[in-house]
Order: sequence, then C-alpha cells, then structure tokens
Amino acid sequence: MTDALAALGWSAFEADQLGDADLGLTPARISSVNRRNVNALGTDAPLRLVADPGISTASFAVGDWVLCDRAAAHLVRRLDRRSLLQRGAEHRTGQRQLIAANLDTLFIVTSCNADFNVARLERYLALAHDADIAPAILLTKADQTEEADGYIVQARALGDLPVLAINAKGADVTDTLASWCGPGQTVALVGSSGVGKTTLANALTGRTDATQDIREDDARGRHTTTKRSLHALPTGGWLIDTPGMRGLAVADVTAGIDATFPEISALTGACRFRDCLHDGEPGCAVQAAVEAGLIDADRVRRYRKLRAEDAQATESVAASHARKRRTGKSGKPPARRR
Ligand SMILES: Nc1nc2c(ncn2[C@@H]2O[C@H](COP(=O)(O)OP(=O)(O)OP(=O)(O)O)[C@@H](O)[C@H]2O)c(=O)[nH]1
Ligand SMILES: [Zn+2]
Repeated sequence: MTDALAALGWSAFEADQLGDADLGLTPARISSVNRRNVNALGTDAPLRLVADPGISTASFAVGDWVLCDRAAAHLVRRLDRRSLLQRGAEHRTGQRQLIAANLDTLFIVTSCNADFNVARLERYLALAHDADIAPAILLTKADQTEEADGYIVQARALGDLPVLAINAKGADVTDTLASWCGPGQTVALVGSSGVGKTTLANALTGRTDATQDIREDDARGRHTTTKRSLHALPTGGWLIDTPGMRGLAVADVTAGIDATFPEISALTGACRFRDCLHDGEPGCAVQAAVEAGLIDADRVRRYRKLRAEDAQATESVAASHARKRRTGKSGKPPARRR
C-alpha cells in the first residue's frame, strides 16, 4: 500500500480484495457520482470514469473504492465497502438511495437547546450502527448555554461513544475534532436544520462559502446533479457532504436498532414468544427487567416505537419488491414501443 493511497483512505480492507486479475488496474476513490459517469480521485490526479453499459451510476456511492483502467477511463469494478450509509427506502419504489461509502465516523450533530432530542439521537445512532460507521455526538452551541453538562450527561447515557460539547464557530473546533479527521479518515455530518452542520463543514474544510454545485456536461447542456461529494480536509482526512440525508426514516435497520439498544436486545431472546413486542405479553424478559429496575422504561418505549416504525417501513419495501416480482416491472411505466 502506498502512502498516497493511504492518504485517500485506502486500508488493508481494500488491499485484501486485490487479486492477480487486478494487476494493471488503478485504485481510485469516487468523489462524486454523475448520471453517466463518476468522478474519482487517483493518487496523482482526478479521473472521470465510465462503467460498463447496463451498470447504473446509482449503484456507486461517494467514497467508494473502484479499480479502473486508466487509459480507457473505464471503471472496471467496485471493491467491497467497509461501511455504507443509505437513505431509507422510498415508499414508491422500495429503492434505497446510497449516500456515502467507507465512512469511518458519523458526526451526529445536535445543539445544546430545544433541538436536543434523545429519540432523534437514537434514530441517528441506529442508522450509524446499521451502516457500520462509528458514531460521535457533537453538541453545538455550547457557548450559548450554561447547561451544556446536562446535555452531555444525557448523550453519554446513549452508549459508549464520544460526546463533545462544542462551539461550531469557535477557533478551536478543528483541533477538537482532529482525532477523527486525520490522514485517510473519512467523516460525514448529519443532524437537523440549523444545528451547525454547514458551519462545522466550513470549519473542517477551511472553505467559507456554501458547497459548490457539481455540474455535469452533456449534450443537453449543463445541469446540476447530486451535490454529494468528497472534500479534502487540511488535517488529512475527508468529509463527505450528505445533502441527500434529509429524511430520517428508519427502514430495514433492525440490526442498527438492536445495536443502539444493547441492554434491551440482549434480553429479547429470553422472552417466551419469539415475536414478543414487549408490550405486556406473558413471559416477557424485557418487561421483567423494567419491573426489576434493571433497564429504563423510557428506553424500552422508544425501542419499541423505533422497531415498529422500522418493521412497517421494511414491510412496505418487501411489498414493493414482491409487486415488482409479480409484474416484472421496475415500478416505472412500460417503455413505449417505437
Ligand atoms: N454561537 C453558536 N452559533 C452556532 C453554532 N453552530 C451553529 N451556529 C449558528 O447557527 C446557525 C445555523 O448553522 P448552520 O451551520 O447553517 O446549520 P446547518 O446544520 O448547516 O443547517 P441546515 O443548512 O439548515 O441543515 C448559523 O447562524 C450558525 O452561525 C455554535 O456552536 N455556536
Ligand atoms: Zn418481550
């Protein structure tokens, strides 16, 4: 592994996937995804790559590692991902939209004010755990309150993870976050509107303006495409902008929810009924633990709510897939014959 690749985030995980057949191919990391091609960073230059016809660029995510034939600007294959952040399935199509790949850290941003909401944090934690990304909670606007400590205590109760109260506008914020933003490390920011994501992104990247649109030239002229993109940080790391991460629907993230509530999921196997909803059924190990004062009743309530929402969304995804199998269609109207 060269240092130049490591600087892009290449690790043993990627190196282990290379075989003899890959000799002569060049690794590159996708920095943005266009409709017909992808932009990628090679160790010495940016590349624009085209995959085989029939492979939709929607199957690639910013942050993906790919192997390419440089001379032909051909994207030959994508390597397996260490982590993958996806947006909950859309009800209509059942498709999950890829947001970012190979993130090391998800900065979950909330503020030391009315935005702070434990249930919302647990939702983000479930998404992070499901995506195999290590979460860290950033509590912004600590400079505007005397009660930052109270928020820290509540956030720390959510698990064994970093919790930092910060001033996103402070001069020291880059230093405070440096240990997650060092050479080859990739981070993203999620959180509600107004909590300071743009402020933090600007501080980390050293830029001052809003994110530039990425434009793609084609025969019909220039048009704005996805703004998700990979930004180099002066500290050596990478930030992936995730403007597509608006909604916070959980769908098909059961494993992430279980990882977010380990004290509860550890007990569910001991319930009498395998499909126990922990809602007053006889022989429920979870309710027994609540009654014994071993686990928090509020956590159980939020766990049940999140699981129920996830199950419902997952069902509608499954229903959509089943419909597609029945009709043999992608959910789109059939193409007109010429
Ligand atoms: N005092 C103080 N102000 C902050 C802090 N973080 C953000 N702000 C201010 O809060 C406002 C919203 O910050 P943004 O960075 O635009 O928030 P955002 O999360 O990007 O919001 P969206 O773009 O709507 O998603 C701005 O006026 C910031 O200057 C902080 O830690 N301390
Ligand atoms: Zn139960």
